[in-house]
This record gives sequence, C-alpha cells and structure tokens, in this order.
Amino acid sequence: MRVLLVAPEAYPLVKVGGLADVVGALPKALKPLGVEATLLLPWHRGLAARGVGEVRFPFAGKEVQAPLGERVEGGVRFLLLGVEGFDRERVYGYPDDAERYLRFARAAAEVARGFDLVHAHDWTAALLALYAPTVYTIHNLAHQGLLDPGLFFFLTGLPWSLFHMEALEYYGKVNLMKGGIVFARLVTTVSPSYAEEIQTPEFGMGLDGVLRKHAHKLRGILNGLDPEVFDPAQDPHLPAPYSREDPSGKALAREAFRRATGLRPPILAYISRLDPQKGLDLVLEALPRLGELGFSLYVQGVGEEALAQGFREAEAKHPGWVRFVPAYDEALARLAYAGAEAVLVPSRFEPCGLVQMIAQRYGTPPVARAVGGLKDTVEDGKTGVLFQSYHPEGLLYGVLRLFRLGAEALGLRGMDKDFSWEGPARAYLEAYRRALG
Ligand SMILES: Nc1ncnc2c1ncn2[C@@H]1O[C@H](COP(=O)(O)OP(=O)(O)O[C@H]2O[C@H](CO)[C@@H](O)[C@H](O)[C@H]2O)[C@@H](O)[C@H]1O
Repeated sequence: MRVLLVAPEAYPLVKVGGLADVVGALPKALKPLGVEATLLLPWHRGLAARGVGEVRFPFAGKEVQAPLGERVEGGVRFLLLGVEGFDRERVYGYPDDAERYLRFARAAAEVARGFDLVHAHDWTAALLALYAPTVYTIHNLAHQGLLDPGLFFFLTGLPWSLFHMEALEYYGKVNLMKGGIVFARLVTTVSPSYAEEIQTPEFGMGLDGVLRKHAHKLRGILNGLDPEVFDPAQDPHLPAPYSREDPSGKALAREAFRRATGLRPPILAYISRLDPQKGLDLVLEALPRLGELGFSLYVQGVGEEALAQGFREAEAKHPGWVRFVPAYDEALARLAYAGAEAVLVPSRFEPCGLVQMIAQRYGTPPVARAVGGLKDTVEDGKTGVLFQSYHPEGLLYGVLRLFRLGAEALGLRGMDKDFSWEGPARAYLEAYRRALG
C-alpha cells in the first residue's frame, strides 16, 4: 500500500509542536506493516532537498507550476512542494495562511495521483479529501481554516454547489476542517477520549454537530512516541544516559538542569506552545502560591504575546524561583524533561498531548488535567496526577497531591509505560484498509 501523508510540519525537518512529532514517526512505524508512506510538506524556507521535477496544477483560473524536492531522512522519504507563499520565516501565523495552505493542498492533490491513499493532517491538508481517497486526522479542532467563499471558489475552481450546510459552508464561510470531516472516507483523532469529547458542544469548537453526524466514520487512535527520538538512554542532550533499570544518570540531569536554570528544587516545568489551549492562565494565577509553597517554576515556550508578557513579568518579579525561556530549544527541553521534579500539563483541552508522555518516558511525573489524551495516558496516582477542575486550586491540589504521593517513585513507575507506535500503527493500517475497502 502506498500512502501519501500530507502535513504542514514533520520532525526532523520542521517542527512547531506535537503534530510534527507524530507525522515524523508514523511512516517509520508503518514500514514493518508493509505500508510505504511518503511525507509531503510545503517547501519551507531553508529546507534543503534534491529537485525531482515539477508539479502543475490549476489555481486561481490559471495553470501554475511548483518545484518538487525530495529528501530521505531516517529512512523516511520526504517530498517538498515549492508552492508560492512558503519562503517565509515561520510555518504559521500569517494573515494569508488559509490561502497559501489552500494552494499547497491543491498542488498536493496532483502529487496524490501516484498513491493509493492520502492521509491528511489537520486543516492545512483537509482539502485533499475532496480530490483523493483520504483518511483525515484531526490533531487540533481549534484551528479550522476559514475562508471567504468567493475567494475559495475562485482559487480552487470547485463548484458553488459545495457551498451548503452539509458540505463546506460554515456560518457564511468555507471551513476547511469541516470539509475534511465531511469528505474524508475515515476521520481519526489522536486519542479515544478526544474522539468522544469533540462530539459535545463543550469541546466541539462549533463542529460537534458535524462530528456527531459523521461519528460512524470517526475513530480515536492514541498517538505513540518515537522510541528513538525520545529515549533517555540515548539522548545526546543529557549529561549521562539513564534507564528504568539504571536511573542513576537522572541525578546528573537534575544537577545540569538546576545549573542551567539557576533554580532550586523542586522545579515544576512547563514545555509547550504558549497557547490558551494549554492552561497557562492557571499557572499564572497559581504562581504566587507555588512560590510560597517552596516550588520553582520553569516555563519554556513560544506563542501568544500576552502569555509571554505574563511570564516575563513573573520572572522579573520573582527572579529567584521563576525562569521563562521564550525560545524553541530542543536541547533545553530534553534537559527539562529529565531534570525537573514534575511537568505541568494543565490544558483546557488536549487532543492527545505528547509532553506528558515524554515526561513519563524520562521518569518525570506529570501533573495534568483530566481531559482528552491526558486522561488516556497518565495513570492517576500511579505515574502522575490528574486533576479535574479548570481552576488554579485544581492545579495546586494536583501538585501537592503528587508530592504527597512521592513524585520520584511515580516518575520511575512512568518509565514502564508503553508509548510505542506499534499499536497505533496497526490501528492506522486498519483505518487505511477500511478507507480503501
Ligand atoms: N519551546 C519549545 N522548545 C522545545 N520543544 C517544544 C517547545 N514547545 C513545544 N515543544 C515540543 O512540541 C511538542 C508538543 O506536543 P504536544 O502534542 O504536547 O502539543 P501540541 O499542542 O503542539 O500538538 C497538537 O498535536 C499533537 C499531535 O497529535 C497532540 O498530541 C496535541 O494534543 C495537539 O494539541 C513536544 O514534543 C514538546 O516538547
């Protein structure tokens, strides 16, 4: 079976968040199952690849050409599509994102002709479902890709007959995420709990009705974690390797992390995008109490300016025990996963979440909110702590409970958990077969 995975980002070429980890790992896990998976990404600025030809596609009433590049990384074949609008510094965050990703997806539909099936990821690739047999994976329902219908139908040349409630129309706009859900042969999301939650008004982001209607083709497949990328026994960013059998190297990681941050233990770490999804307002509100209780706080992430401002101010006010690193830094992130006493994941909603899985793999217990994939991956009271209410007191209670239960022992137990890709890859193969059958 030849499958084309279409996504905006993929590790190790380009990564903003968890989507890249998942898309980068899945092809490797599918290989032993007989699936030949190729990854197609936009040719973002700075990515080196060998030119292998050109893709011609209709767009905005004209025939357009885009160079196609190829590169093999870790045994995975990447194709890079050089459509206009991607020679930029960032992957997302421009006013014309919907339009440039539409161009990318339309061109990708031509590349898809050489494959049995498309596996499209998130709204940026959702359009593929209208052109090829597609399995569509929702990584995050919060970003849907809304376009003015006039612009959408002019650019794609698709018929206006698609502009109705059962197809692409959404409150007077075209909604690409909705198109993916309606037109894909099968829809998956990244944890069983999130698959349930998004069918309710609380988590459905306005699409719960559509998801309920298409529930018969919706599956929750829990993300795995790439065992080679995230492994404290062979992580070049750590001062010494360690494992469940011999965790002694973890003490060195703790020392190195304390030295790098100037913080005193116990250190609570947050490593992720600065996004309202992630519950950082709770961390800011709980912050003074955490300080009074003797904790240090480490926050690493880029994203919303208002949240960054909040943590800059907190650090300026409490330089002794708050450290804010407004950067994407893989090496520091690994040191934090290995060297902190606990990792905070207080998300408002969480499709799956990799942070809590990485933390457990590195023997550091998460304090996470009991939503979505967090519920499916943290064993409350055994490998971490889950708290219910979206309130600073909920988070504080979770933190205190973890340390009462014994953070270190829970962390070690978390290292026994199996987050391998074997099960998820088999579930995707089953989804592919159904989509083609
Ligand atoms: N500043 C920084 N420096 C270094 N590393 C950083 C970083 N900021 C983030 N990261 C890394 O990015 C990844 C974050 O992954 P998550 O899955 O937890 O969240 P994200 O919301 O990005 O993903 C979305 O897609 C994934 C994949 O399906 C879902 O798990 C998730 O719920 C959904 O919101 C982790 O590997 C983390 O270490």
